[in-house]
Amino acid sequence: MSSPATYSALIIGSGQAATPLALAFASAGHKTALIERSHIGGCCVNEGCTPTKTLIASGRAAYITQRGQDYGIHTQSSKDGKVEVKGKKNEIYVDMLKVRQRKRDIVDQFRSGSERRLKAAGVDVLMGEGSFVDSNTVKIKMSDDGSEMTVKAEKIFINVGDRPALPALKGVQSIDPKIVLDSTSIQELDVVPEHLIVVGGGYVGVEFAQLMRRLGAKVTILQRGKQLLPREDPDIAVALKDILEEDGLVVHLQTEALDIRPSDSGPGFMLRIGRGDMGLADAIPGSHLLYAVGRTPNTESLNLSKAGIATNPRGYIVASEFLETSNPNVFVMGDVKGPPAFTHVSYDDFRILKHNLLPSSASGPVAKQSTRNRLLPYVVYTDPQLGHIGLHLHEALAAFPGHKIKAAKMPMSYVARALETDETRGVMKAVVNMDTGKILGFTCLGMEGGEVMSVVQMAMIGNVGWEALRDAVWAHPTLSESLNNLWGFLE
Ligand SMILES: Cc1cc2nc3c(=O)[nH]c(=O)nc-3n(C[C@H](O)[C@H](O)[C@H](O)COP(=O)(O)OP(=O)(O)OC[C@H]3O[C@@H](n4cnc5c(N)ncnc54)[C@H](O)[C@@H]3O)c2cc1C
Ligand SMILES: NC(=O)c1ccc[n+]([C@@H]2O[C@H](COP(=O)([O-])OP(=O)(O)OC[C@H]3O[C@@H](n4cnc5c(N)ncnc54)[C@H](O)[C@@H]3O)[C@@H](O)[C@H]2O)c1
Repeated sequence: MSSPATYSALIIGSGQAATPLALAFASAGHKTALIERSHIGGCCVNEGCTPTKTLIASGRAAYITQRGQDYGIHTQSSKDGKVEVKGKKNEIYVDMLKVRQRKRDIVDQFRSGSERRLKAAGVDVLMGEGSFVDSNTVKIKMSDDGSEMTVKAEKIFINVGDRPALPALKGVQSIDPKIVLDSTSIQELDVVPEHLIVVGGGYVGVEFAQLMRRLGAKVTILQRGKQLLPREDPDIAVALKDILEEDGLVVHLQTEALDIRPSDSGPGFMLRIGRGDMGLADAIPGSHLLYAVGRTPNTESLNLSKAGIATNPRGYIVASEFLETSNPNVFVMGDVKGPPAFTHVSYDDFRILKHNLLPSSASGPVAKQSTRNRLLPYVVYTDPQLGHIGLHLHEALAAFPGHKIKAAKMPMSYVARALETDETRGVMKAVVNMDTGKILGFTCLGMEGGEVMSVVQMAMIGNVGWEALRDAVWAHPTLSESLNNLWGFLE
């Protein structure tokens, strides 16, 4: 039997750090391989960010078309002999096959781009499921024919991500599996659900709930906690809930799905829900159920114990601030080391490892970089978006006891650009340490909230205080010019 191939760098899982890291090792002259069991590009490209934001663009097109009359624009069918009435909706027809095909095409484009780059760089792409045999040996069950091969490596990087968590729901076995969905399968629907019930009011829940509502579904969100998006300050979560309710979604807080049974009258189901706050149980009919209750790490098939790699009680790999595992030859990147689970976190993990393990010869001795004190933004792609950077008010108050912490909150209806565009829903909120002048955090639930947040993020990166933003000359009428006036609301 021939001895296993030996690599300098072996990456398991084609997550968001994997492709750039493989390219970096290969272009530095290291023999490099990447193992992937499903598809190149991982969750973000195939079933996460890329497809969802593509679908959400269709949802936005539906929304704006419906709102056309607010801007004096009619569809031919709504125009016939009628006067323009603000708030009256244009009729729309949604072609789900086209919506889905547009999503599939963009995913294919992104995925094939990654595949091409890996091939061109000479990375060995091994399509199959990897699992550890010992501390530096990995067995691969090949996806095409189920055969096995074994490879060895000096350094191994784990970037296997996570997958939708599926909570136990009594009675679910009696329901047609085609109408019990997760964040992946919902994207392959070829019809708009009649009544989608979303279990979970986090990122996945709110994004899909609003999307499906815009495409024409009746939508109900069941959220176990006291608010949507539990990490947000309560006032921001309430503002988002108000927006979703204005769009016609039904939101039940402190509510859990108890059990499910097939409908007595045709397709669909009856879901019994329990309301924590009132101790009440109720049953609601639905056509489709979406689980959006968090993620489960893809660690159980990796045989991590064979390589001496420790996990925490939830199955996530324990990582040091330098992304080391308990095996000195093995490093970890992305969601599989635990939240926060974002593409930009995974990509930054790549940056740190490249810096620490592949220093450029010109830079001399390198100070190791770490994950400590990373300034991490995120954007929830509801419409309007919710962009956030730094600390929330409740976190700032806890982090700086004895300091004068203030918050400035301004409705988007005070922003000229938002008024001109008739997109005034939402609010922006900054958290400031008045003792130092530093901006500690910023949230924009508003039109292009992610882009406005990024402007403040830039200020925070550069250590630019709130007064400098107040006194800057911003172009009129940009959304960012609101950073002149926001600070007048500090209290
Ligand atoms: C619906 C949805 C929307 C999202 N939207 C956003 C967004 O807008 N912005 C954002 O920043 N983040 C978003 N995320 C989160 C983002 O997708 C992840 O944080 C990101 O993909 C980082 O993942 P990763 O690098 O850890 O690996 P992943 O992208 O999860 O990739 C891991 C890969 O490893 C493979 N794998 C697993 N086990 C093995 C094994 N044993 N052998 C070989 N291969 C294996 C998997 O098949 C997969 O391809 C979204 C997530 C979801 C579910
Ligand atoms: N725009 C983005 O950046 C984006 C979009 C989608 C997903 N993501 C990433 O993917 C991760 C996973 O998203 P997610 O929404 O699945 O998880 P999440 O952890 O963000 O939210 C899950 C929500 O479900 C609730 N919940 C849990 N069990 C429940 C139950 N039995 N009944 C009712 N509610 C229940 C929780 O209280 C929580 O609010 C996110 O945390 C995020 O990191 C990011």
